[in-house]
Amino acid sequence: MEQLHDLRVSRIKRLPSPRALKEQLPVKESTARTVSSGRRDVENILTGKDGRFLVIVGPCSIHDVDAAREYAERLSILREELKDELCIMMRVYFEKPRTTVGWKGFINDPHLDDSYDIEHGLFYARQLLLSINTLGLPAATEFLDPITPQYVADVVSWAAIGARTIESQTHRQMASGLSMPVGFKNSTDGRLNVAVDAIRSAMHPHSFLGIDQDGQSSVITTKGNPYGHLVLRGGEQPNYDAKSIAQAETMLEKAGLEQSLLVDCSHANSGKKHEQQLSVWGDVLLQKTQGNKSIVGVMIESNLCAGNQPFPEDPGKLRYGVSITDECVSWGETERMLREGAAIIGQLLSKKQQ
Ligand SMILES: O=C[C@H](O)[C@H](O)COP(=O)(O)O
Ligand SMILES: C=C(OP(=O)(O)O)C(=O)O
Repeated sequence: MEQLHDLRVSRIKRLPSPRALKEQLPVKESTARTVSSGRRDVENILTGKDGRFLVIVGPCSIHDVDAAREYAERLSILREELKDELCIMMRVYFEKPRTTVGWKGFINDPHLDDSYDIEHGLFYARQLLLSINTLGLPAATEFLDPITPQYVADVVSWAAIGARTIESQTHRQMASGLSMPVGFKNSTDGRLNVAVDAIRSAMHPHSFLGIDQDGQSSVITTKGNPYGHLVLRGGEQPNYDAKSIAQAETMLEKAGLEQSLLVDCSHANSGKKHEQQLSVWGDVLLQKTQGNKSIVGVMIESNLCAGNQPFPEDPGKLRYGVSITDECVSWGETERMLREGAAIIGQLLSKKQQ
């Protein structure tokens, strides 16, 4: 009989199950404490019980585990120094949604050579997440492929659904079962209503197809995620200014949702220019000093060194600590930004106490 299936599939390679990976790379008790307290901190910030400011900061994408570890070590020291004012977590993005085609991130192609060694991508990603949490630094990531969370979500404290997948039922269902708070980006063209719809959808229980810890296809039934929130990343226009924030607040209020949101200083809010992230950050801090209540945190794309570099023909020729996706602010700039932010938030917190 004529072949009817897999006409356009060239290969299927089995992967170890999530359980097998977790047995190789288990979570220690101290790591579990970092993950759980990171999640609780975000929940309390979103509900106003914790007045500190959430800062999700780190590389646009992870491509070099050594550089990511060095960054995490520096950030964990800054997190401790500024912990009374800021709740700092590291942006640890392993999956990249592309506008058309391009490198899809470290899990998909960890060797950056189109070998798509996903087995090792998952292994190194989990290993890196464990070592970041071991420093007492919680991790934040985007979940793009609906199977990935089964391998790594237990060591993630905050997750994003990105601008390109915000309307996808698959991602909304997945978010409804995730154990951490989930930030929903507005769409790439700037629509907020789709993110609000996503938050509402993910609040509900869903039943859908997925895999269990043994890799067996299963019906997954979720309880719903009460900690979905909006992340403003800009669209055709930036949307971090006071007028856009007020519009977002009205939309959240009308939908009966908590008026707590994050501002992404990067992406379309910065026109993907790293220097512009500083202006967004400055504007957000100004809005806070002027009494804004709804902005409870930010996302910043930052790396050891500023800017970005083209995706390499020869990975051996990469510049250390420089992004291979979007532009990032340098470590020095990051320190200045966060110290400035902590000083301002500190003043606001002490005024509140008086
Ligand atoms: O965050 C990174 C990029 O903005 C995102 O992955 C889209 O990238 P692209 O438009 O270069 O594909
Ligand atoms: C792709 C990203 O963001 P967005 O979905 O807002 O484009 C990202 O944060 O890496």
